[in-house]
Amino acid sequence: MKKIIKNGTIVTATDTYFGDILIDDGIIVMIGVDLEAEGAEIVDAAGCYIFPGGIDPHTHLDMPFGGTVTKDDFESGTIAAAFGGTTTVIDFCLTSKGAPLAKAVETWHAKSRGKSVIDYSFHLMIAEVSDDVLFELPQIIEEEGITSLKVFMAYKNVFQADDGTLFKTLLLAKEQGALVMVHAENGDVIDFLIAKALEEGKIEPIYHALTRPPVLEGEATGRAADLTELADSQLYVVHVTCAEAVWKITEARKKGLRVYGETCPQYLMLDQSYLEKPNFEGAKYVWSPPLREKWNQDVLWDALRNGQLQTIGSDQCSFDFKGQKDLGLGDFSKIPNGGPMIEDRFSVLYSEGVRKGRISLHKFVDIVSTASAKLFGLFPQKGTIAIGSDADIVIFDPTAERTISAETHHMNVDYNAFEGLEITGEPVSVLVRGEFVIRNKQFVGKPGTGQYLHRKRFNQMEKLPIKEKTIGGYTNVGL
Ligand SMILES: NC(=O)NCCC(=O)O
Ligand SMILES: [Zn+2]
Ligand SMILES: [Zn+2]
Repeated sequence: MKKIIKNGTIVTATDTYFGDILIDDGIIVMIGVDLEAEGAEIVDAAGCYIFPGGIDPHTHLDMPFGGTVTKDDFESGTIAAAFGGTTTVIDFCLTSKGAPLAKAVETWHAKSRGKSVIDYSFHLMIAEVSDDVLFELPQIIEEEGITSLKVFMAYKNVFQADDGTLFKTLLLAKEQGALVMVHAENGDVIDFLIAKALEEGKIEPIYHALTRPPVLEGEATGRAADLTELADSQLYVVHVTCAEAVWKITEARKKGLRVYGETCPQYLMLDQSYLEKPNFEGAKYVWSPPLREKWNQDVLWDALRNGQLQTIGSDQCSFDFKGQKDLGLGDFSKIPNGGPMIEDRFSVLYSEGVRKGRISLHKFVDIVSTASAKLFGLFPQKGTIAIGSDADIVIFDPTAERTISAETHHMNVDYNAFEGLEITGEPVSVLVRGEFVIRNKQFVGKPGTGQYLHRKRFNQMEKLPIKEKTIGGYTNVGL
């Protein structure tokens, strides 16, 4: 069914203009003024911005972690994402040493199949680089279109890989055209500091932050960047929280290295003092790396504005306060790490970023959508509003006001880290490949309609052959 979105202001990472968008068969087939098409449904977007759908490059849905499993799965998590203006998520597929990669990927397909209401893809964790991995990985990259590999430099005895593994992954990624992602913290030293704190009877949530000081994030970030230089490869640092890490990324980028960074709304908005909330409420704010002293927030906003950090991920990893976070009562190291953020990522960035003059409207679109599409091999199918792109569209009312609350959010979790935050700007309707998933703030999607996305290899976008494609009678050149 054709649709024409009329009367809205189209905003991409580079342009703002008035125009109609004609959608046919899930694709944007024409952009212009006063468009008409027989039988097309007219969607009125008067007073609204029309943004490309958000791309969340960092989620953990239905993930076992810290002796429990995240509350949001691919159904509740992607419904919440859609309410928040996100139309694509890239989730982390966990692996373990000695187990076939293909089995891990199949486990993640089983978790998401029939459930997701928006499009999705996977990053693949690399726990070791064994002969089996060397044999299997090129096949997975080719067949599954998984072109980003995740190495954890922390979580000792759980996910942590050694420097040799990181270096070999960087070499493999260079050869295969993949992007290596790191959780950059010095896990060995953190492990020592945690044991020491517990020995000294320091058990409250605040010690989560105090045993993971920023210098250990900066150190690991710098180490990963140095290994990237040696391997002549490419690196993406997830959830950057502090000045020490931003400085290392900036230094690497000044050398011309292909080093990129992501931060998250929680690090831009919340600070270490939240971990000191009474009645164990600090546990709600336990992320790794931890929330930092407030002054780091300005450094992160500056880095986004200046392009030293490129993307915003939610790091969605939701655990209930009651029954999950409280596993850490009496021992902060047992508090499951992570929080709910998939729904609020987009609107909080608009409200706190654009409305408060910290970032431009174009920078907003770039960091919540376009840059991730480019880095993770989805552009221009996703991440922009252009002829030939998927019609993943957010009709956004920039004046709508609301207060964030667990009472009204759609995530399957009993608290919201932004409880009580008043924000301006909200998605009204959200379309994925031309179909409404959210219509007038109501969910109208269907679990299982989200499609798995095979992604292009890193930096291969410009090498794509120019194809001529005919869609519903409209010919587009350049996809
Ligand atoms: N960030 C966090 O605390 N939990 C999710 C796992 C990770 O990204 O490290
Ligand atoms: Zn992490
Ligand atoms: Zn994460």
